[in-house]
Formats: sequence, structure tokens, C-alpha cells
Amino acid sequence: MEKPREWLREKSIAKQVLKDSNVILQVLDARIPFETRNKTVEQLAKERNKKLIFILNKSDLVDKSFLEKAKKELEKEYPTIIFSVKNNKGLKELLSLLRKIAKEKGIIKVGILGYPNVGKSSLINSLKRKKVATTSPKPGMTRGKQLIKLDENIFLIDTPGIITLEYPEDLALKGSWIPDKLEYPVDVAIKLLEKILEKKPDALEKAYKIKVDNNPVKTLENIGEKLNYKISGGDIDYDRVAKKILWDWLKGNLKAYWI
Ligand SMILES: Nc1nc2c(ncn2[C@@H]2O[C@H](COP(=O)(O)OP(=O)(O)OP(=O)(O)O)[C@@H](O)[C@H]2O)c(=O)[nH]1
Repeated sequence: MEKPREWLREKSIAKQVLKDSNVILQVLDARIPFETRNKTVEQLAKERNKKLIFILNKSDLVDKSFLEKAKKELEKEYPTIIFSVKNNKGLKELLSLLRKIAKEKGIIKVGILGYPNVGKSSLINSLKRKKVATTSPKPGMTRGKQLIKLDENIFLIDTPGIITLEYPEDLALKGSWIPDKLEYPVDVAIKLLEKILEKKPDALEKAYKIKVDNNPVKTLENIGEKLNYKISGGDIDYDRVAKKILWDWLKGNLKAYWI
């Protein structure tokens, strides 16, 4: 399968953000924190001596006990902040951590990286709303880049770095690829259902008011029946059901999560 040209562009933006920042906020989807980590980013940050912080965003979609467990695991490696742009959670904690780092490091430039749809732009916007200083950056710091001054010593790179160098099928499982653009949405939906059936089947019961079946294909059919997604002749419209499930995953309507 050929990788779209836009991926290469995104890759270069992510690289640029990585290069320009000395503090990196890696935004993770709190539902699947370990699957939305990117080891390459972490490796590069380490090699270049950059501070990395995990932002466990969309925490409103998961249980508190799960969040604590995930945070504990993640913090073995990097500082982790439980965040929700939607519920306005974590911002104060993040700003105070950034101030602490700035105290040690002097001026810091904060870059935001993460898979598509994890909430990078939303995070940038909420940081911008909190900014305590004017937008004009210090001379010599801009060089044409968009930097937002958040505090005396804290600058935010206004463009997020998007991690896309994976196949659409894998990205869709992370809620990071438009389901309508998948070649075989049914295969991907079945894979996702397999995972949810293993980890948190009641999320399917809640979202679709169905009885779950251990068999993912049967579960997909049950969802199709419930939604009445049929083709002429009365058969299940597998493609349509698969896309609906993947959209619900992407939008956070399916509240399954796992480590
Ligand atoms: N439930 C929930 N949804 C959120 C949260 N933060 C962002 N979202 C939603 O997630 C979707 C993606 O948010 P964006 O900020 O556009 O994500 P992004 O990472 O910049 O996405 P790309 O531009 O595709 O790379 C939007 O529908 C947001 O409303 C959150 O804390 N909780």
C-alpha cells in the first residue's frame, strides 16, 4: 500500500516541532495511552536531551481508577498529566510543571506532538486562552515561526506535529484515521471489536444496547440489526456498520479503554 504524500509533509512538520522545542508534550488518548505513544518521538527526544511530558487527554472518557493506573505506569518513564480539554482539567497542573522546568532551564519552547485526533489543537487553544503575557515573542526567537508567549520564559509552538507514519488501518484503530477513507473498513472494525470484546465488552452494550457476542463478526451483525443498517434484500450492510463503529470510536462515543 502506498503512503499518501501528505504523510511526508506531516512527518516533516513533526520533525520540525521536535527540533524547535526543548519541552515536548506528547498528547495521548487516555482510552489507549500505550497505543498512542510513539517510541520514535520518545527516542529522538531522549537523544536530543529534550524534556518530554505525557498529556493523558480525553480523560473524561475513562474511569478514575483506570486513569490512576495508567498514570502510574506512564510515570515510570515520563511525567504524566491527566488532562481533559473538554472538562477543563489538568491545565493548571501543566502550567505549573512548565514553570518549574523553565526555572531550571531558562527560556523553554514547548512543542506539541501526537497522533491525529488526540486533541493537539484543542490543547494549544486552551493553553492560548490561559496565556498570561502578550503574543509578541522575544526578538531573535521567531524566525518566521509561530511562537506564543505563555509566560515570561515559556513559549508555545503554535503548530502541532502530527504523527502519521503508519498505515491507515493501524491509525484507524487509534481513532486517528477517517473511516470513510479506509479501503476495507470491515476488517478494521472487526479488529477493533475483537480488542473491545477482550478488554471492555460492556462499552459495546452501553453504546449500542446490544447483547455482546464473543465473536466479533456476530457482534458487528448484532449492531447492524439494532441500527437497522441493511441493504436491499434485508442483509446487513457490513460496510456501513463498520464505518459507524469506527466513527463512534473516533468521536469518543465508544467508551472502551485499556492499557
Ligand atoms: N471527549 C473529549 N474530546 C476531546 C477532548 N479534546 C479534544 N477532543 C475532541 O477530539 C477531536 C479532535 O481534537 P483536535 O484538537 O482537533 O485534535 P488534533 O490532535 O489536533 O487532531 P488533528 O488535527 O487531526 O491532528 C475533536 O472532536 C475534539 O472536540 C477531550 O478532552 N475530551
